Amino acid sequence: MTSIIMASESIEFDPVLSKLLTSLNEADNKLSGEQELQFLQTLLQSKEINALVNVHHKVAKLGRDERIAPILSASMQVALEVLELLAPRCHISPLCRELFHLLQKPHLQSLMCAHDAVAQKDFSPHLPELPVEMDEDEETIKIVQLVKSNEPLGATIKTDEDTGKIVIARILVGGAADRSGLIHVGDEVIEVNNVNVEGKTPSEVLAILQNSDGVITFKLVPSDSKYGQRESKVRVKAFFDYNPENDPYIPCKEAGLCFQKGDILHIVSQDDGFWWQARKEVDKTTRAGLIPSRALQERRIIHERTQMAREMSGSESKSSCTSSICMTPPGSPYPSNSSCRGPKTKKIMYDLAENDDFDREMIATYEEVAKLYPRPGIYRPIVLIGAPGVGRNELIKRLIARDPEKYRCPVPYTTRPMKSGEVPGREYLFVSREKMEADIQTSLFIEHGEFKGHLYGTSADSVKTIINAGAVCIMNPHYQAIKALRTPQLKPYIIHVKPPLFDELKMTRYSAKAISSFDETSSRGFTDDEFHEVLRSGERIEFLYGHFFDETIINEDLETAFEQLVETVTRAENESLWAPASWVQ
Ligand SMILES: Nc1ncnc2c1ncn2[C@@H]1O[C@H](COP(=O)(O)OP(=O)(O)OP(=O)(O)O)[C@@H](O)[C@H]1O
Repeated sequence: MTSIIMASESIEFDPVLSKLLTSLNEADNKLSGEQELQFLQTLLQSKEINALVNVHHKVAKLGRDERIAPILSASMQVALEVLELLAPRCHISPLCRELFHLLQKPHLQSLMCAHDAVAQKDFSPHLPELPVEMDEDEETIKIVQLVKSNEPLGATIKTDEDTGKIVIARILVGGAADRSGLIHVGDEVIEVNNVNVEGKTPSEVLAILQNSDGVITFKLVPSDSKYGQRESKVRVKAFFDYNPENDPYIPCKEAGLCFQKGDILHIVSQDDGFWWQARKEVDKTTRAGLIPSRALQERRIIHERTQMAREMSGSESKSSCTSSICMTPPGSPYPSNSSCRGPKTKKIMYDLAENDDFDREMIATYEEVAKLYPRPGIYRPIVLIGAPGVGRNELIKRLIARDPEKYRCPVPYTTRPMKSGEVPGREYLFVSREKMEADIQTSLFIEHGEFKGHLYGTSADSVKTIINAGAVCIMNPHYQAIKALRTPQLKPYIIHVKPPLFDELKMTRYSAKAISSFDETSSRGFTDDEFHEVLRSGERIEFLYGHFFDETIINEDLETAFEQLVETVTRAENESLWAPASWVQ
């Protein structure tokens, strides 16, 4: 039957496949599983399998020919390095730009990956090891010798719950034990330096290790699980600070990795559901350390919040708190319309409440990130976030004055009547409430809000127009707009403009005769209360949204802050930078 099918389709079948099919037919009567047999026959007769086998043979044959040895087997890695180098140099010549574009093409990248797989001979099937027949009583024992140095071993031990024996709990990637390649998770420890550890606790075993000098000899029973540790490629941005010294639950404080909010971490292993292993991206050479997994950190945050809510529930019923937020109209590099008159006055631009902060609902732990390469001529929008009065408008005004063609702000829409002296399309685009409400419904606005009965908002189109014109779109929305703006379509680069400490804030603003942006009716300086208000909002913004910032600029000395802004904006235009992984696909 097999030969008939093969002849009718006139395919030249691989001889080994044909042989397999014939032996299957011969074995037909002796085999029981009818379905499995049919499945195997269909599979072996398929054109696809035959074609794959032929390709495999050809590649394997060519691989044996020494005349066509690959020049390199990591072309994709080289391409990525070239992309990194080219990114800031695209403006040098059209050739640089073209190469930069070409190397990002998915087809070319797939071709290079295929090339590398062939060059590394990564095409042979990997079959599981055949189990070696072994006498049940005969256990393989391995003796491992490591030289003790100042570097920690990079492994932790525990008592196995079922057997009560001491086993290797985890191996830290890149540590001494990992590099030796001789100790694995699950290995049972029988002896350390000829001392039998049976019945001992992990702390007692650790004491033996700590008291030994020079060569340490382990007698181990290898674990059954044969899985080797493979470094994952996942990178995350940390949304919280972590110090293992202050963590009472970490299995081993010395094995922990200390990091700060905003650090990029390379997660090398997620094998343990509670404790991941990670390295700081900037610190490639060191061994990995333990950090709480996403699941563990989420649980901790939920637990903390529940505790806090419980503690507060008593006091909240006694006092009610009304708070307010000061907000500039969208895209307001223009003179502020804020009506803040002092801490006791209600000073809302968009009528928002502090409890609109979405982060109360969000559990911020880690965000997966990837490198986002700049696209010449298409710039990421720059979003300045900061406390009202901190000086965002001043910085934006200076940036636009430096190059008005390149840096542009979208003109906001409003339903309020035009004031005398205003020009439609300059300060605002004036529209009717009905039209604006309809446009909000159809998601034409990327950001909007209401103030004193009038709507204000920034349309997606106005931002797109600036981007498509090859200019850099600069925005300074209210901080609560971060979530709406942080989308894969916009890919904003978010800069936090932070106030300095009170004394510096007061001194710099006084000496520059700064005009308070809290009072639109007079041109007076800031009061102490207003400075405190700037600091309070700044702290709040940092606490709630700090993990979203790509950069922070402290606006103390104006010249210095402006220089920093120019540097940062230039970097965002030219360099490959970490961004949410979902923006990169
Ligand atoms: N570093 C600085 N040193 C001295 N004065 C400054 C500095 N930064 C800003 N100013 C001044 O402070 C005042 C308020 O700044 P600006 O209007 O830019 O604040 P803003 O954050 O945009 O406020 P708002 O959002 O409320 O409009 C302006 O007079 C500005 O020139």
